[in-house]
Amino acid sequence: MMKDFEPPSQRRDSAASIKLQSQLSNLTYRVSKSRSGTTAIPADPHYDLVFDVNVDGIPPCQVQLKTSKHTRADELLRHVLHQLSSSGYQRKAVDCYTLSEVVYDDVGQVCKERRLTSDDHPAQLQLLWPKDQNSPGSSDTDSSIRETYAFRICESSTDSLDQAPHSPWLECDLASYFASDSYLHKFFSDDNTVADLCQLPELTEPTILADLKERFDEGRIYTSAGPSILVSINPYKFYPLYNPKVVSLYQTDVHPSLKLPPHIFAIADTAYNTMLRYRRDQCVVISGESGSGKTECTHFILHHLTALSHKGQQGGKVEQSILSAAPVLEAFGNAKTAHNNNSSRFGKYIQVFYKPDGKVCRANVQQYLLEKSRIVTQARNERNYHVFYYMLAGSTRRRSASSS
Ligand SMILES: Nc1ncnc2c1ncn2[C@@H]1O[C@H](COP(=O)(O)OP(=O)(O)OP(=O)(O)O)[C@@H](O)[C@H]1O
Repeated sequence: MMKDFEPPSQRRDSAASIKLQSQLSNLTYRVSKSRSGTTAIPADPHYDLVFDVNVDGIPPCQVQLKTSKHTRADELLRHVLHQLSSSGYQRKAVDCYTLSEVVYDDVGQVCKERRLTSDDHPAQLQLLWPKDQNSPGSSDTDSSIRETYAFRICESSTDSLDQAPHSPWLECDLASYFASDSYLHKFFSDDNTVADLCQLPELTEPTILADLKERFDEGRIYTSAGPSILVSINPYKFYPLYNPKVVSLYQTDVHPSLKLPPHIFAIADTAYNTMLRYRRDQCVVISGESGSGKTECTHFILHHLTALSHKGQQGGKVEQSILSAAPVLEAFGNAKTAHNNNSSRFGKYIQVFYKPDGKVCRANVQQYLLEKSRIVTQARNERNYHVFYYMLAGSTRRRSASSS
């Protein structure tokens, strides 16, 4: 495997060094190995990647290695595992591990996660990360969100929460299941607020707003209004509400009797299952003012629809393509405005098509009403479409790489 990883011309001189930095004990290990052929540095190793490793048997640590832009995720996973086993770790088969691109919030919780497929190129993905990870997406200081992007390697068995729904005790004590996470524990516990506005004893604007506020103050950003309407309030900070554990819970075909709090995943789940049951098209309309969270909601819905489609298995190419299309579309149609650093300046009509067995087969995106005037003029403190800045960033990087 590693022979493919490195051309013979480079193999002879290569010496790989990894740094396992224990995040818990703050100890740093260095392991060097030369000429073995198995710990080779890849060709064109211009890119430094750091992998957070969270596996049984060793403390959480980081493995750092130089790699090429064209090295695939599966090759890198093997390489990191090899480095770990060189330092005494008893590794399992490579299928027992997952390599993901994750986003940590300001308290170190994973707030977004995407499992990489073998066709992904981590070095290229890293180029898309915000440059200054302490103030992502922009140089603004008004954003309260602090995100850190990283690659993470976990054991599938411990990290994959696809196992979780089948635990028999899960259904009887959901809050205890999340005991280790104070936010999720609270989210899945009972409280005094009303989760469905239709159940309010008195239905007036003040009572609705009071209930929404009380729930929001407790981190419950979703409230339903009947079975098919969801009110979502943008928290402008990430809650760990979208991780695989939660994805796996909001699947009614797996847990038909589970009573779950309102969530954007529940909307996707209802649409999916109603489509399958009645064989009729379903539609989700997302509306709100600029910056209210429509784009994020769209991502969460698409993410959940594809998760439902592949039922806990590794997503296929179609699912990956659907999810990967968003950053490209946003590059050409989103821009920083006074209200939103990633404001969609066009309307989107997204259609996801399914086969009779419930698997996604294709998707179609129609755009309308693109704000074309932004290309030539922007209001004060606003920007042009992201793509222009990406191109400039890319050209700068190439020049500095060649000059070094
Ligand atoms: N559920 C959420 N949790 C945490 N942060 C969120 C959530 N939804 C939105 N945000 C934050 O709010 C910002 C604005 O959200 P988003 O871009 O989805 O708004 P929008 O309604 O699509 O705006 P526009 O109409 O301008 O395109 C996001 O970049 C994100 O930082």
